[in-house]
Amino acid sequence: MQVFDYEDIQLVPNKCIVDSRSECDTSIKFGPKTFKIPVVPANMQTVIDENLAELLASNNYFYVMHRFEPEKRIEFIRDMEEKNLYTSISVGIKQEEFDFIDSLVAQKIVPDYITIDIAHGHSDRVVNMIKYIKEKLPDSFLIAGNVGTAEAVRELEHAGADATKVGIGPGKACITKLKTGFGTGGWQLAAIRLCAKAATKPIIADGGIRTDGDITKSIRFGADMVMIGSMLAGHEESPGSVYVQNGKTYKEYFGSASEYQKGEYRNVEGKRMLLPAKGPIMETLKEMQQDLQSSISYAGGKDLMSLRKVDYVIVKNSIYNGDLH
Ligand SMILES: NC(=O)C1=CN([C@@H]2O[C@H](COP(=O)(O)OP(=O)(O)OC[C@H]3O[C@@H](n4cnc5c(N)ncnc54)[C@H](OP(=O)(O)O)[C@@H]3O)[C@@H](O)[C@H]2O)C=CC1
Ligand SMILES: Nc1nc2c(ncn2[C@@H]2O[C@H](COP(=O)(O)O)[C@@H](O)[C@H]2O)c(=O)[nH]1
Repeated sequence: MQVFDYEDIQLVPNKCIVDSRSECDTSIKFGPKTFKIPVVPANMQTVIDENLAELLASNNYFYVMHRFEPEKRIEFIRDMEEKNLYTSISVGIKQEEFDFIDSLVAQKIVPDYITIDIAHGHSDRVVNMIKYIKEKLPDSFLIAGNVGTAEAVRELEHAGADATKVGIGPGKACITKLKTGFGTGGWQLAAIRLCAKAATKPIIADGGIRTDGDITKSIRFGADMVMIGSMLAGHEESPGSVYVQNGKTYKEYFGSASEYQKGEYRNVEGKRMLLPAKGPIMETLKEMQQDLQSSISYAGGKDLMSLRKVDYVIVKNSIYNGDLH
């Protein structure tokens, strides 16, 4: 198997066929809806909250609400529905989550999107939850993860998942590789390729995105959607405490398996960090869209799927020849 990561790859340009980058279409149909760009903020407590979810949904961006305040989920869905906005929530796999699915059914609530959010998604417990949700809420678009192998993608799809989420340990706040020796950290892009080749349904590339060009590379290697944590955290609208150190403002970003999230030091696989405070998230998303439009023009196409056809070369450590800062 060829092993590489984002910084090892460069895409080879094709002849441009547009007069302006504004002609390039970055939209993506994912599940029942079409979104402006193939990017979704990570379903982490320092990345997304109810207000940001509303902002994203009302501006045609995909979002996945996190699952760390489980008691607020039904109220959240009702609020979004009242505003005629689509609904997208996360669940776990413990017994109380099966009860939560039952309570949705009892109240006739059908979320548009449900994401099963588990560190090691290739397990019978996840398969059972997929089957349960598909039986009880067949009209919800069901995303399951996280996984890092072709076998896992096939098994979750076979159980009924409508999309799978790929990435074990490449995240910025992640320490899974260090704590366990496992994961796709260091070869996430190759793992996306491996999983996409096995997939018959959409996949989400999750974790390890450090530049806008990495979004393009994820699409090239088979992702339909790209989940981003650290690059979309730390904005004005981002949840997370603000800190001022030596006159500079920072916002916290912590892993969902960190002791800050868990409230205890048990099976910790995530850390906390302070990110320099950024401006409005809409500016960052707009820049991502413009960079994707440029990418499409370099690909010699007019839409996102033209990225899939471009050649690539493996250039070890190329980031040092083109770093942004
Ligand atoms: N994408 C990634 O690389 C990673 C993401 N995360 C994020 O951290 C959050 C917490 O995840 P998670 O711990 O799965 O959620 P939960 O705390 O809900 O745990 C899931 C359930 O699976 C059991 N389990 C058994 N083996 C494992 C295993 N190897 N990894 C995880 N659970 C296992 C757990 O039991 P018990 O706790 O008793 O073992 C628990 O009952 C999620 O948001 C997840 O996405 C965490 C690590 C990696
Ligand atoms: N191993 C861990 N992975 C985690 C944890 N919390 C979140 N995550 C994953 O990271 C991505 C975001 O990655 P980034 O590189 O864009 O910052 C997120 O979507 C999760 O899949 C954790 O505690 N441990």
